[in-house]
Amino acid sequence: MTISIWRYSHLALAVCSSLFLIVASITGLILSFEPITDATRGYAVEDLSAVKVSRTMSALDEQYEETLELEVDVNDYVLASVITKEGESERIYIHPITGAKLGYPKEKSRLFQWTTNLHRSLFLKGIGRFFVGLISFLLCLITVTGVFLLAKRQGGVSKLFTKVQKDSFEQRYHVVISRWFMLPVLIVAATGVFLSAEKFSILPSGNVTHSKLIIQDDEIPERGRRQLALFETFTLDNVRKLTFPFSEFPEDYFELALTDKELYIHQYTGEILSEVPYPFVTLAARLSLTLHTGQGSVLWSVILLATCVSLLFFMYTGFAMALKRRRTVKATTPELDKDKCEFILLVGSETGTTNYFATLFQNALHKAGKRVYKAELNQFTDYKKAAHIIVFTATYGEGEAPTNARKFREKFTTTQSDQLINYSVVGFGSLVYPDYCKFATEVDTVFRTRSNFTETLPLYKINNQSFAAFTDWSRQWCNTTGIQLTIKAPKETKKTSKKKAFKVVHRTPLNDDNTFLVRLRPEKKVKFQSGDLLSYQPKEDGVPRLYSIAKIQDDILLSIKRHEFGLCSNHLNNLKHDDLVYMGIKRNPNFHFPKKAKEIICISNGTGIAPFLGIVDENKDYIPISLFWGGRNKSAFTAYEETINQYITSGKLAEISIAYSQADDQKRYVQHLIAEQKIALAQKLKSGAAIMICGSIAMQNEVLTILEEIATIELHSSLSDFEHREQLKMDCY
Ligand SMILES: Cc1cc2nc3c(=O)[nH]c(=O)nc-3n(C[C@H](O)[C@H](O)[C@H](O)COP(=O)(O)O)c2cc1C
Repeated sequence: MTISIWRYSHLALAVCSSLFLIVASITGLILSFEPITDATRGYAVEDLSAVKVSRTMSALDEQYEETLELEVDVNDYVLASVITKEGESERIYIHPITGAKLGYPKEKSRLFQWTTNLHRSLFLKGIGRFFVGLISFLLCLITVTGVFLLAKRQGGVSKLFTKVQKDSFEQRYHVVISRWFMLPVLIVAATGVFLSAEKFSILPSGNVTHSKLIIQDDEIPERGRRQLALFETFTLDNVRKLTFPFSEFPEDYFELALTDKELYIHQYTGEILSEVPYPFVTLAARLSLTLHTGQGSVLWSVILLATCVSLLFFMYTGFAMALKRRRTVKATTPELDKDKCEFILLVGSETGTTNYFATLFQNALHKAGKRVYKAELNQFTDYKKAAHIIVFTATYGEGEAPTNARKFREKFTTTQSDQLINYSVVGFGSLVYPDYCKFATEVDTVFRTRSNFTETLPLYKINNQSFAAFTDWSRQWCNTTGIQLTIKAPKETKKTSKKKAFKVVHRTPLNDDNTFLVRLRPEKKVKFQSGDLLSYQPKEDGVPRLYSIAKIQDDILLSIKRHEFGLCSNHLNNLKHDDLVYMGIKRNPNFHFPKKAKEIICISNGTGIAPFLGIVDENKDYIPISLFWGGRNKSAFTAYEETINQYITSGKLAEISIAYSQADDQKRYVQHLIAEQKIALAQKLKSGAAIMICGSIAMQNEVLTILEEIATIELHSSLSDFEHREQLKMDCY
């Protein structure tokens, strides 16, 4: 079954049951406090597995005139119905060894009574109970479809708990939290169904029937005392209820309800007159009630409470995702006549993000005065005036097409046209999956089969919806076609801490390659790590720029490239010693020091070296760190040289390999260094090394291509395996 069918079923079921589920979750959340308050009343004074029933019975005989009933509740509180020496009839909590009165059972509070009624039957009695049962059943189905979606997303059941692909907050945490709560939700739902089915007598009867008893009078001992020897064989933890004989006549007997069976016991001889085990339905109903309500276990009640909160969270995030998807996918509606447009954008998108990027490109083309037609890949046909076709497509399942691109190959084969068209394919995928951008690769191959199609740019793959990679591709496309476009950056949504004051304590002069280092000292204590991001927002345009941080002895070290018209880089370049700047810090936990790694390989170019200076500085355990760096020429390295030499001398940095792209004696890039060390890198990866990449997207893509080769050819695995094992960390721009 395709992923979209699972997704639609999951959503449709959630929509149908949402209102009821909201009520059930909120009331469930309130009710989960009931067992917690009950369990904290403190009447469980003894370990009941060490208290024989006979002992409690003797204690009761001494303390009270008569005992009618003894009960052990889910909280291990012992309750007795007694007649006191003063002739009062009481139902009390007792000490199981002394028989002393501990307190009186409390009536269920009005709030819990009211909430229970709403939770069980929505105040609609039988019909309400039926609906609640039905909703519980739907919740079971929602959970099952959810587990399928989760398994598909993570690349199989065995990978359920591996790394989650980077995504929006709603999508990411819907996945992350569902992994922990799928089992509790399924338990709550299934037990809800069971309890409803039991109420409607759909299940076989759970009543216990004893055969008729014939008790002979001559069994009364002369002393006329009750025989308690048998009760020495039972401890209180196995007892649910003991009903004392109604009278002293031998035809009245003890009724002992244990956890698994019910016994009738002769009150004088101690003989077991009848023994009936509880049927499975009774035991299952009891377990269902315990699991559904959390009675008797504070820990489980807390889990149930969290489960109710998680259900509300799933509803919020699920609907937020569905709405977002509707908004973004709907945008594929064609605006113009397909046969009048020169630019055709074709989209393969399941959850809308690829379409969002395509729309950004469409808007930029519109702004540049071009006629653009955007459609789904499934709608591929001939386009009379087309000069450029640009495909933006995601990959799903195991390297399959998104639903709106499944028919593309067939449509392409049946559409005949000799028109000369330039094409370009942009693949959106994630390195978490073994078949990284596989469908985009297939689309690219399909275009290659026709001689009238000419490639504008080679297939471009974008990992994790990286906007930086998308702008890099757009820049390349604009350079090749000569069409100048301005792509509007999306608003930064990720959280940045409040702006803090930093003082400039050091800065290097501007280097030949227009780069410089600034060292900033926080005015007040600020928490950050190397690899986090510093956000600087110039007043002029209010658009924050992010810089990767090196943490050096509680200071922040930034490496900045000054761009001629760059607002931010020029502001920072104008900073002088002791100046104050106000900046925010954004946590970037995916790019922190990989503590579990046996070895670290840092690959960078240009100012991308910055976080690695901090990471090496943090290397207190002297883990072997190899640094690869690519720069323009020797003078570009001068700003870092002294620090790097110190690290090598101290042993914090094992080695550095440098490639210069514009030196007289060599014209090499950092990817060339990586290619030369394929075998050594393969060995290092195999023995648990982590690779970190920071720098330009173009460099990242080149390095990834080589790493993919290393993974497949040398190690017979895939990059996704390294992603899952957190051996690959990237922060490129
Ligand atoms: C269930 C699932 C399966 C995926 N399978 C792959 C895959 O095999 N290869 C890949 O590169 N990306 C895969 N991805 C990642 C998506 O292609 C990527 O997140 C893409 O940006 C989603 O675009 P969309 O929002 O337009 O659908 C998968 C994502 C999900 C949720």
